[in-house]
Amino acid sequence: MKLPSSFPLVKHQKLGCGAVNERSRHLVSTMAEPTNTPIPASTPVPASTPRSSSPLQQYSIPSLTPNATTATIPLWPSTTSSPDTATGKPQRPIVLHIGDPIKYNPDTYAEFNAAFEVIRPPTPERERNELIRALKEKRWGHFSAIFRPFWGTGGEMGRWDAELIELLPSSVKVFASAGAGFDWADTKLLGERGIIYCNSGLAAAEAVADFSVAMIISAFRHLPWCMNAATFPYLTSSSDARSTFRECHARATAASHNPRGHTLGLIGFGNIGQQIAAKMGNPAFGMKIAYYDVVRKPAAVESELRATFYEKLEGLMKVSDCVVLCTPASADGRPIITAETLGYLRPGTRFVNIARGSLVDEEALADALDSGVVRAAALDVHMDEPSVNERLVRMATGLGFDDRGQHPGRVMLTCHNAGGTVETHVGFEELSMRNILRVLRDGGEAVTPVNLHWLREKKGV
Ligand SMILES: O=CC(=O)O
Repeated sequence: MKLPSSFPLVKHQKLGCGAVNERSRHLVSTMAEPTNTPIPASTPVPASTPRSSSPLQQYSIPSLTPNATTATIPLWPSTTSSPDTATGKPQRPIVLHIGDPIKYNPDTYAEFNAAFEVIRPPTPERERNELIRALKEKRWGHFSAIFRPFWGTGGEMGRWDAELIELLPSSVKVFASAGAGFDWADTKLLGERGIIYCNSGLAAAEAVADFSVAMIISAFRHLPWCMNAATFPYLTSSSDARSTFRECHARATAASHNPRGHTLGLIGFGNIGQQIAAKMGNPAFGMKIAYYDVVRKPAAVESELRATFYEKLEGLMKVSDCVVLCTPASADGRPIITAETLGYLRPGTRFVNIARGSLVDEEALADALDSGVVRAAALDVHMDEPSVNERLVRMATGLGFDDRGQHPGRVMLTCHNAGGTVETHVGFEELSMRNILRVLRDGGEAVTPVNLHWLREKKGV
């Protein structure tokens, strides 16, 4: 089996403006676990699978077996040598670059620019209507790739659905984008049209896993309660800051636990799930690791991470003390955390979502928090971003005990920040360029494709 060789994912060369404007991140396509696995429409819970071994080694998770779906992709011939009929000069494939210019990886960009003719339409041409007009007019000719290196820009046209995809010229072979999540593009339809979609989840995995650690600890130690009690009284004159502080200091102890010895139930065990397991298991936090995924991981991965596989979501939820959602959005957009699946939990379980808001029925979660089935939750992603569920906000921000005796601050809410670090963005750029270079220039395998099964299915391979 041929594997992609390793690539230099993170280079810390910073050009120009540097820090990424997190608030401007595009909220249509959001962070989720990268996967190479098809999510059949009939499958209730999406899967995630490990990537090929080499890029993951930099994250110190060795012994991951290559994912079968990354091997033996139907290769596209390198197109760099075909001569221009008018000039006789070698013609470089055209890459449509949507979004901001490259900031962090000048060397790779020089290589990229030498291999391709890069066209970067200005923002107005990326707005949906104008983009449709441009595609109909074939304004950018027979381009071969779409390249979106950043998450905060390049999403102006909204979702890449049939309306846009059907206008793409047949010359397009690869679409490489920033972002772990790929619900902003119909990757099935792209695959059926012979276009490989590559995400950049690998570049975000460490940041998301780190953030998840904070959220898991928050759920065990009730950080929102501790933080709100120390600060909120100073924002209003309605409460006595000293007594709020004292009450939290005295009472949070009885509600707080060390994660050690508790079972962490990971829904999705791809790059992010595995990194969370590595960070929260032994020897660091000492949690027992359990996971559910549509595709069971190789024995070497399970043994290295001391992870126990559950074949059914129900089984995993029943044994977990803290459930973490780290799986891509369902292909059909349906939630997997519902009143029914929350019903599998033992009372007092914690819940963390760093994947996609669409995976959670937030009203059902609020009910479960009300009843105490869920003791604490931490949500980085939300159903209706940038809005946040008001019941959950009340649970996150209250200072008093409720009429069921539940303490305040049982929910931590953040603004889809888990993957948002400079290092992630450095990796997004690099990985997107590497994917296109690999496929178009080298005639090789994409590094992080997510839809090869649909290409194969269409080709009957
Ligand atoms: O939301 C961000 C991502 O999917 O990487």
